Amino acid sequence: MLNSQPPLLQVKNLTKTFPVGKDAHLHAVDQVSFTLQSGESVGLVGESGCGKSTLVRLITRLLDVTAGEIHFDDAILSTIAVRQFPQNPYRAGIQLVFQDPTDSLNPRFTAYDTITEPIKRLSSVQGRQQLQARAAELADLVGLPQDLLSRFPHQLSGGQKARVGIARAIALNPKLLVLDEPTSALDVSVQAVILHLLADLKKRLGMSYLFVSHDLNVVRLLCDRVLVMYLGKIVESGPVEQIFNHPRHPYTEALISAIPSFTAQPHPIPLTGEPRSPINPNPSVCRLYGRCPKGEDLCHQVMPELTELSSNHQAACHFPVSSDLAV
Ligand SMILES: Nc1ncnc2c1ncn2[C@@H]1O[C@H](COP(=O)(O)OP(=O)(O)OP(=O)(O)O)[C@@H](O)[C@H]1O
Repeated sequence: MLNSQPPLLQVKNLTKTFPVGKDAHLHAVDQVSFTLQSGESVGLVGESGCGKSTLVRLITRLLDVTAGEIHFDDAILSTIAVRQFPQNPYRAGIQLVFQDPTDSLNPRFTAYDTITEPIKRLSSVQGRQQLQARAAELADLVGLPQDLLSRFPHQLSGGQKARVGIARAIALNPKLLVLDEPTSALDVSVQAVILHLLADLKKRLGMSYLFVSHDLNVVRLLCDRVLVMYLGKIVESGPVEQIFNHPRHPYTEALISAIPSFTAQPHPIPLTGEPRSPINPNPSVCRLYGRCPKGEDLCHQVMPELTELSSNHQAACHFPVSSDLAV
């Protein structure tokens, strides 16, 4: 049914070269074509240096294209100059969550300033009261306690900074969220919490994701389809389970065989199902993670982050779980 609709994003023969030395060019992105449907999550995987970040920067218009086209919604983005894109109305529809939440936040901006900056620039929500109400709503959505909105980045934990970055990205209700290895700079315990948050947000807000990662297991958890990139080209694409169980390209096989103790079983902490309700009455015990049958170590690692964010813990316990794990 999804495929009967025009794609939300269509990339056609997209190419980016960088000059390297005299008369030589590196093809960082080489004739890449793919589509992404509305509501779909597509994973982009590949080894370091294969061109993932360059492709992301082209699609989010942080980098001018050498050749090819980027269609988004009913617009052709590739013809819009990079310096003009921040003021373009389509800028609101496509947002980026950066790799490192520390690097991507302005150290002189409070969490409130960061979250409201795109709203002030690109939406009709203006005026102090309206902005405060929207910032509070966004903080709740990403599980950031509202009393942290007045803090600067150096006063926030890694997980809290990641939440601020995500709140900024969803502030304008984008149709497409591009996530460039959004958890790779975080501790493994916080990674799990943020991945669950992203899965929950996608379900609640109906956004599409282009999710870049070198971690195939993460892509498997969050995505419907996978694009495998190698030396600037998409060498294989398809539904997640097909790619994992029947890889055709030797590079895809190599990527899968490199996953430590990979099995074709579903992940022990499913990311689907109905949100938990009501709120966990006992904030000292995360019952979701406590009941995870195979994630005992992970569960205990996640606890400090959850207890640190006491009101946040309640939001955390709304993470979707499958009925067999619900308590
Ligand atoms: N501004 C630039 N000038 C020259 N070469 C560049 C530039 N940006 C990227 N490259 C080169 O383009 C290729 C692709 O880089 P890119 O950062 O897109 O890879 P990646 O897959 O995102 O890697 P990683 O996973 O390590 O972030 C690399 O060989 C890189 O050195």
